[in-house]
Amino acid sequence: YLPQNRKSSTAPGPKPWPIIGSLHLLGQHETPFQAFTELSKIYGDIFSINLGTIPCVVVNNFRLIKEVLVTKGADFGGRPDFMRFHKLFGGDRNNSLALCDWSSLQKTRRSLARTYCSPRFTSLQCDRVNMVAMEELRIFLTELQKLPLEEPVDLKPVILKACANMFTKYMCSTSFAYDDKNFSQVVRYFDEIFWEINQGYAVDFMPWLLPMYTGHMKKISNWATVIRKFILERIIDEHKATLDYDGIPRDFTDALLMHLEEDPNMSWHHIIFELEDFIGGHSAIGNLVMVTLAAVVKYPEVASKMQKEVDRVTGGTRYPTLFDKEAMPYTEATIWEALRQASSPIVPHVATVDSTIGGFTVSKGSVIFINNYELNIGEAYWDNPKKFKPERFITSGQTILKPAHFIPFSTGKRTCIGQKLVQYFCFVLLATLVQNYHIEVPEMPKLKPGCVAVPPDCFKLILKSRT
Ligand code: HEM
Repeated sequence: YLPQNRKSSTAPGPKPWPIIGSLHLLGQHETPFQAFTELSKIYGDIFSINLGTIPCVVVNNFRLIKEVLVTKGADFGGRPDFMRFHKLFGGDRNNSLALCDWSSLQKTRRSLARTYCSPRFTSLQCDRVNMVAMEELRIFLTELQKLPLEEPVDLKPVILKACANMFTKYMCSTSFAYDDKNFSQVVRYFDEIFWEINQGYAVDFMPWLLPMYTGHMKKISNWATVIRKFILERIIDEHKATLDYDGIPRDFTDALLMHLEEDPNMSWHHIIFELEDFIGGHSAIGNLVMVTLAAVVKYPEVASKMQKEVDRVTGGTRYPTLFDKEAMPYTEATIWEALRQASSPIVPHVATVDSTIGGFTVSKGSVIFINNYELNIGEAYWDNPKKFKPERFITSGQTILKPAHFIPFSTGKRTCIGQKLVQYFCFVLLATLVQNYHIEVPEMPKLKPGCVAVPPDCFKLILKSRT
């Protein structure tokens, strides 16, 4: 490979094989990110790699990652052109907020979403998040009472429905019964999509394999079609009938519909997809709750500390609210620690112009992988990184402190828009669960490394009442 002093050339990397490039190297580990870390030991913190025929660059340290996401964010704002992404979003991945290339439309969509999807802790919207969550959690607890105690139960669908209802209540002022068949199906399909999006496939890099994936692609399209029909019929149509275009928007759906009237660049199509994208965010939260519960059952001392904290703050006389978050740093830190260990990948970026990273040339169209696995799990960044230790995020016994290199929601112009909702809803859900139940497992769950998703059919949990 090229020596480090040839800075104006492309970054060094493994010699690609014909057709598959270096894809075979990624298959040697549980996650491609572990393979990236191993390759960085040979080729350095930035290296080039061909996957299929697609030129890619992998950046492995925080300084280079910041250069891609922040300093040169404008050069690297694109997304890969994977066929699966098109299939999920009505044939065009630019319909999706997370998988589209950067554009002025994306800027508008992000700013429309900001008020509702990134509410500040002291804002009126945040009060609404709390109200919605409190209301839904009462229903959630009633649903849990229908499940048998002290035997393995499938908790994920119930948690996902609670999350889905919090989202639809908050964003669309509507919610659904847990036994509504269409709602249950849509929640399941959203979860299937979340799992799907978190997987990597050879066909992403070798589109000529597509004929072998025909059935899979059809299945993906069908999930998306069923979801779209539900959102149109059960949410938007009912909403439109009661919308006062001269009034103050009641929620995110109103704001989107009103914006459609004012902005000639926004189409009906854009509105539906934007709403669908954000409602779909509930799956990420439900999955993160499951990932955190997997840690809670594995480390009983963590569960017991969370329970002590919620009992102290609520005095055992009321349910926890979002505004208890500041007084419950251990519970919040447990969520951060679960996120760190899960190490959810950052969606790959794409160079939209010829540029450089760390002095190396990166040509337009190159896919940039951000190796955040190293940032989350690397010995260079954490003391005893394999240990599940929420305390690492708590300073002076009560304040949350996250190191700058910890960026589970990424950073820069394409940073996650839903991160506040994740923190708020996840906190109240977990605090309520541990307040009311001891949670155990029939068998220790094994989670996929480098992934915040658990499969739609996943590990069962055992609930034991605390009262
Ligand atoms: C476990 C929870 C979640 C995690 C770990 C997470 C993480 C991320 C990451 C790493 C990105 C990529 C940023 C980049 O490419 O630089 C992202 C993008 C995004 N996230 Fe999240 N996210 C979560 C939940 C949510 C939720 C609940 C929503 C919606 C309410 C949401 C909406 C978005 C959107 C719209 C983008 C695309 C932003 C853009 O490309 O301009 N996320 N998220």
